[in-house]
Amino acid sequence: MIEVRDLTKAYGGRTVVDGLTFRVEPGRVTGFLGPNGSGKSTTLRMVLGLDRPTSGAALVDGRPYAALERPLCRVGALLDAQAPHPGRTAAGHLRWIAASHALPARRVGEVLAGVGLAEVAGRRIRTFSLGMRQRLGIAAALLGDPAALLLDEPVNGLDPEGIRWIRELLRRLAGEGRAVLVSSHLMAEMAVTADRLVVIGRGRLLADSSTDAFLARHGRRRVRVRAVDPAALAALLATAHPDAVPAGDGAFDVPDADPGRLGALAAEHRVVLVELSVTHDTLAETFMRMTADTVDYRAVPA
Ligand SMILES: Nc1ncnc2c1ncn2[C@@H]1O[C@H](COP(=O)(O)OP(=O)(O)OP(=O)(O)O)[C@@H](O)[C@H]1O
Repeated sequence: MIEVRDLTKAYGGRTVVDGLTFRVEPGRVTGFLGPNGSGKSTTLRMVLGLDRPTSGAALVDGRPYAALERPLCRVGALLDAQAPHPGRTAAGHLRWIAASHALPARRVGEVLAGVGLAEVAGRRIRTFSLGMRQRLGIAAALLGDPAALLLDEPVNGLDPEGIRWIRELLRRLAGEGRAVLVSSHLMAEMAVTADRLVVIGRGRLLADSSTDAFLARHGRRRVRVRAVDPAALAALLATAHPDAVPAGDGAFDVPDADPGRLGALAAEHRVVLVELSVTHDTLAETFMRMTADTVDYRAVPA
């Protein structure tokens, strides 16, 4: 299991990870979300012993990474798919990692087959597309058959088939009882892949809960209404629900309304409805609203 406790990192007096505490539980896919520059990669690097915490702890199975024997057999990671030497072959790259941990050479063939790269095992990495490099990085993470996996943006550069493959792979790895932490900016993908979410903004924890609880707690519910006579509906909502928002084509979205009451109100005023439906914020909408105050890099219209 992976655990960070009051984890803090400052670079030159600027705190980029600020008192983070969370766990990555076995048997679950935990999505690690935050705007650009919020400290996700720095956190992952500290878990992997690549950066030293200013204070607090990042632990794998209760110990710092540097204190683990054969760490690749405890935690596998994909941080940067571009890291492998481009002049090496896929199999050569993995053989080198396997040798560092006295892993049997047959593991190389097994993991390459598992990520769909068996046919290109002998090809140089410089000829690989980004998607193939991502698959190779995942193969390297799986080499030591670890109980925990940390994947930083693993779907970056993958086509829809590759994205679906990652989703199923992560679900399968969690189903085998592994602890899986995955960062991604693809919210629609996270919504269907992650059981739990850890959300950070400017290095601080904003949420740590199941995906369903996160959406129920932070997502908004809206009732969409549309009438035969849009002007009559607009007049009714102007007095009864001034927070209603036009949703195009004569429809309105009424935040946090009760559909039954809204239908009754329309009937009372003889406004004939042709639509009355409940919609919920998507994970992307909920995430953007929640992190709006913590976004460091925002484009301004030209
Ligand atoms: N070695 C370093 N020296 C100084 N500042 C750094 C260093 N590494 C990261 N930072 C800063 O720390 C902050 C957090 O960066 P980090 O890469 O962890 O964010 P992130 O959440 O992974 O972002 P993204 O989603 O863009 O990948 C950024 O402001 C970054 O500039």
